[in-house]
Amino acid sequence: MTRLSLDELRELSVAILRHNGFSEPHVQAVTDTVLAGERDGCTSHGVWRLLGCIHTVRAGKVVPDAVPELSEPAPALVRVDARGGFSQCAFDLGLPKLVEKARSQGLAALAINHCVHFSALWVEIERITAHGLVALAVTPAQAYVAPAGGTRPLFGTNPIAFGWPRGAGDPYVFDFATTVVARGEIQLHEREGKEIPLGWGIDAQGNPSTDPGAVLDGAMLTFGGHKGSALATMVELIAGPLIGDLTSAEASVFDEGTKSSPYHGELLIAFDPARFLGADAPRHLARAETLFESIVGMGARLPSQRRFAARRRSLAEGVEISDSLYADLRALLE
Ligand SMILES: NC(=O)C1=CN([C@@H]2O[C@H](COP(=O)(O)OP(=O)(O)OC[C@H]3O[C@@H](n4cnc5c(N)ncnc54)[C@H](OP(=O)(O)O)[C@@H]3O)[C@@H](O)[C@H]2O)C=CC1
Ligand SMILES: O=C(O)C1=NCCCC1
Repeated sequence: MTRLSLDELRELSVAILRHNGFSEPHVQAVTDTVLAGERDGCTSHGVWRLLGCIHTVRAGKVVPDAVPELSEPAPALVRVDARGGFSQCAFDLGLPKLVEKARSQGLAALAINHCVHFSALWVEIERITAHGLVALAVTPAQAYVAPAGGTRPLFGTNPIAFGWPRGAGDPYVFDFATTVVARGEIQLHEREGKEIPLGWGIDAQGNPSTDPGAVLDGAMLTFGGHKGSALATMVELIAGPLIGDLTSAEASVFDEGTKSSPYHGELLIAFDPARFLGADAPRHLARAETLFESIVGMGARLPSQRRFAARRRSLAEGVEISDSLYADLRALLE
């Protein structure tokens, strides 16, 4: 294993992205998200993803210097056209306007269109909750997942992320794929030559498999059977046709078999508790705290607690990445 401080890892990511033709705003925005993933022990969306970023630019499936464009189609709607670039820069552009509109309207939505998306959604959710707003985010991917009862891939891994601000404390955040695990987790198992548990997916013949490569070439499975399948469908609809963007199946057609990061849209919604509640806000937000305390009080944990603990450790001690990943990342500088 190779131990690196977060500053050293940032330097490496910045060098890789600059060397491969990304403009400075993309270099910084992409680095922020992959570094956050690694820092928080969310390795499926950590620095390993830089390999996919560079593969995607070399395949001609992302515009490395795209300049996103913002418009305001309605009082509570912000749209950012990423113009074929990575989603992170588009989010950076849209966030201030989303916050402003949520504050003035009570709730507001940010539609990001025509972006290449590979990041964990909690990174964006936390940037919204930091403004005291409640947040929701969804995005499709490519056709990797069979609907419940089906055997062929149709849906993306379609994550749903939610955040609730808690004053000066860590926000309440959950963020999960609508599959049993994120695809990145299966890809990491494949990289490390490890089997996956039964239940994560099926091979191309529709049989349950523990071979990560066979499942990646076959179909992943939704969590909770028909329930995850319906949630995945909702994500396809509200972050696809509703915002005038691609479904996961359409994103796969766009990919042309290059196995690049997916190109599609994303939908984020922000709610302002102060607008919903007015002077009663402190009383009702205190009731939310009672709910969180009740969960923790019976020995359960809140989602993101593991992640926040990992963050505190990494900030103090840095992170460890495998020697083979370190070598593969350094090779991107050649
Ligand atoms: N851009 C894209 O297209 C996609 C991105 N992703 C990203 O992949 C990441 C990982 O997804 P996935 O593999 O489904 O996530 P996980 O199953 O690892 O975690 C899901 C959530 O559940 C929480 N959690 C886990 N165990 C417990 C527990 N025992 N009690 C309470 N909460 C718990 C986690 O918190 P904690 O982290 O603290 O453990 C996390 O918030 C997400 O960040 C997602 O955004 C996924 C699919 C597609
Ligand atoms: O891990 C996943 O699932 C995905 N992550 C980013 C891109 C598409 C799917």
